[in-house]
Amino acid sequence: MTEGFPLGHARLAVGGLDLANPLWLAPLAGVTVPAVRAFFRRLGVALTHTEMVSAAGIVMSNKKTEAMVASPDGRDRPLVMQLFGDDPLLVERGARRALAVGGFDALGLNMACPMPKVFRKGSGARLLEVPQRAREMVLRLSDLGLPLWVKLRKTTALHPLATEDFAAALIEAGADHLTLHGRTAAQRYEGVADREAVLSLARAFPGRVSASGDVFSVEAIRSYLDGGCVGVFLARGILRDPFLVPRALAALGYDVDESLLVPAPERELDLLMEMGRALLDQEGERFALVLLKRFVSCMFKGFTGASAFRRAVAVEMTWEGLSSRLIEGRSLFRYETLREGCLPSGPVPPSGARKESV
Ligand SMILES: Cc1cc2nc3c(=O)[nH]c(=O)nc-3n(C[C@H](O)[C@H](O)[C@H](O)COP(=O)(O)O)c2cc1C
Repeated sequence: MTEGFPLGHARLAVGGLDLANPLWLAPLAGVTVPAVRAFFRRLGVALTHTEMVSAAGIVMSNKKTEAMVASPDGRDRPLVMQLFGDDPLLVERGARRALAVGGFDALGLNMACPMPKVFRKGSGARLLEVPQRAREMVLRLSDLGLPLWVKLRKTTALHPLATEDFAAALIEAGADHLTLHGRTAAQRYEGVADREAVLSLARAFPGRVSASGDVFSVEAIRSYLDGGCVGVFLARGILRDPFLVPRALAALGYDVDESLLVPAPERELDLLMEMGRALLDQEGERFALVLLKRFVSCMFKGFTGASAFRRAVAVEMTWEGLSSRLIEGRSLFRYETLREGCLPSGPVPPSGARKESV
């Protein structure tokens, strides 16, 4: 019987790391570059991940891959560097090389990716089919002196081991922490994530398991934590609604900067602008535009003028144009319409928490 996640709990000792809260930015290929990690740190996540990094790429001293394991911002810690690969020795060599060139606090190992270019080559969720090889990978990485975090998916009747037995083998081999995405590899990102499968694993290995899958609301976060998970990986939910982070932290009883809780497009645009400048600087104009448009396309829902604003941003092809739109946006929105699901009915309060049922 779980007692529920303690409200306002201070710090957490999880998987060999000291963490300020249980909300963590998931590894997201093509997204979790340093500027995006810094953005979500500002919003309150206690842990970030790199994108998944190819062990083969880093062994070959591929410059792009090496850049992925560096942490240019000393405030972006604790950071998990997630590796993927098919061969235990290669993954170990990749980890050793990453340790030599990077700055991070834990090694992550991907046993969850279902995408063909990873899966077909024997990496990611393919490792669920070969428990011995997965175990050997964990044995090798757990010897390198940093905590080891493994992310996996649910297994099926076609796999050699049930999810819980596979997890037990990884823990026995030295994994410090496991995150279960409650979907099978065949599901990719479709269908509903199996919350009960995640909670069942959390009950089997208390203090060792965090959750991933369909984290789109404070309610989903609460149910994973109340059910025994030690943390929650935030992924598509915070790409759609980054301010879910401070809302959830406030609901869990953590201190949150009040200005992040009030629906304030000016503040949100300022933070986007800050991230945009860093993206431009670190990743180049093309990447900065793609990512900022992706965020803007989902934000500001419920505010008068939001649709026209999003359309105007979508057609900008240069940083100059897009940044001008963001600056204009600061005086564009009015609070006439309430944000769906975020605020109580009635007049919009001048300040105070954005409410969401928990
Ligand atoms: C764009 C994108 C990139 C992702 N990249 C990775 C990755 O590099 N490594 C990984 O373990 N999972 C990756 N994932 C999976 C997420 O970390 C997460 O487990 C998944 O999205 C389920 O959570 P959600 O349903 O709340 O989005 C990715 C997901 C998305 C949408």
